[in-house]
Amino acid sequence: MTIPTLLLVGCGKMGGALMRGWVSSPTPPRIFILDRKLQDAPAGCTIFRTPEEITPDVKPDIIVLAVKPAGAEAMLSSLKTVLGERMNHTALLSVMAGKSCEKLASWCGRADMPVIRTMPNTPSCVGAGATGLYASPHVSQAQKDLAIRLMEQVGTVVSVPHEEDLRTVIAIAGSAPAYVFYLAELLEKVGQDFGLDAHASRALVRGMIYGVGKMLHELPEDAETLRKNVTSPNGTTAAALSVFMKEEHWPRLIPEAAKAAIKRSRELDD
Ligand SMILES: NC(=O)c1ccc[n+]([C@@H]2O[C@H](COP(=O)([O-])OP(=O)(O)OC[C@H]3O[C@@H](n4cnc5c(N)ncnc54)[C@H](O)[C@@H]3O)[C@@H](O)[C@H]2O)c1
Ligand code: PRO
Repeated sequence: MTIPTLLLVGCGKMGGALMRGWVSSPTPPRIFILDRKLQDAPAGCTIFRTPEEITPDVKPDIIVLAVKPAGAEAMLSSLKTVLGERMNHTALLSVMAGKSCEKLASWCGRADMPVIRTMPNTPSCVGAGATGLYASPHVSQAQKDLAIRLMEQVGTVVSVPHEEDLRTVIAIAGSAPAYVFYLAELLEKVGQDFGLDAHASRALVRGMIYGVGKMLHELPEDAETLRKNVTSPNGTTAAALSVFMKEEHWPRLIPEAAKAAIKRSRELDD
C-alpha cells in the first residue's frame, strides 16, 4: 500500500493529538505541518510556518484542517493561492466543530471539492480516539477509504450518514473527554478532601477510569450491565448512585450539557 501524504494545517491541541497518534502508529503517513507556533515536530515531519513557505514538492493526498473555525476561510484562501493546481488532486479533511462541507468547498474555490468532515477527540494522541466521519458527495470511494484508514490509525471511526449527525458526535465524543476529565478532577479532589494524599488519589482515580474504559472497550456487556455488576443491593454504590440518578441530576444534566454543545456547534457554523 502506498504511504499517503498529509498536509496538517494547525498542529495545536487536536492537530497535535492526531500527529502524535499517527507518528506512533505502525504505518505512519508522510506528514507536512503548517503551524505558525509549533516549535518541534517528530523526525520525518516538515514544519512550515506560513502557507507561502510550503515547498513545490508538497503534493498532499489529504489536507487535514485543524485550525479554529473562525480562521478557516482565510487559511483555505491562502492555501488555494499557494497550492494552485495541487488543490485539484487533494481532498480536504476538516476536524473543525463548525463550518459545513459546502462552505469549506466554496472557500477552496471549487464547489466540487471533495470534503470530509470529521469530529475526532484528543485520546487520538494515544491511539484511542473516537471519530465521527461524514464524506460529502464529491468524495470518491478511494478518498473516503483513505480518510477512514487514517482516522482508524488513531482509534475508532464511525461513519455517519448525515452531516448534521456530526453535532451529536461533538456532544457525545468530541467534547466528551472533557466531561470525563472533569469527573476525574472532582473525584481526585474528593479523595484528597476526605484524607488521601494527592498521589494516592490521582493513582486510584486514573487507574479506575482506565479500567472502566478498558472494560467498555473489550467486554461484550452493555454499560448498564457493567454498572449493575458494581451495584450490590443496598450497598455503597447504590447509595452513591441514588444521588447521581435523581431525575434532576445526571438524567437531566447530561442531555442538557449535550444540547449546549450542539447549540454552540450551530453558532460556530455561522
Ligand atoms: N481540542 C479538541 O479537543 C478538539 C476536538 C475535536 C475537534 N477540534 C477542532 O480542532 C480545531 C483546532 O482546535 P484546537 O483545540 O486544536 O485549537 P488550537 O488553538 O490548540 O490549535 C490551532 C493551531 O492552529 C495554528 N494556526 C491557527 N491559525 C494559523 C495560521 N493562520 N497559520 C498557521 N498556523 C495557524 C495555531 O498555531 C495552533 O497551533 C478546532 O476547529 C476545533 O473545533 C478540537
Ligand atoms: N473541542 C472543540 C470545542 O470545544 C470541539 C470539540 C472539542 O469547540
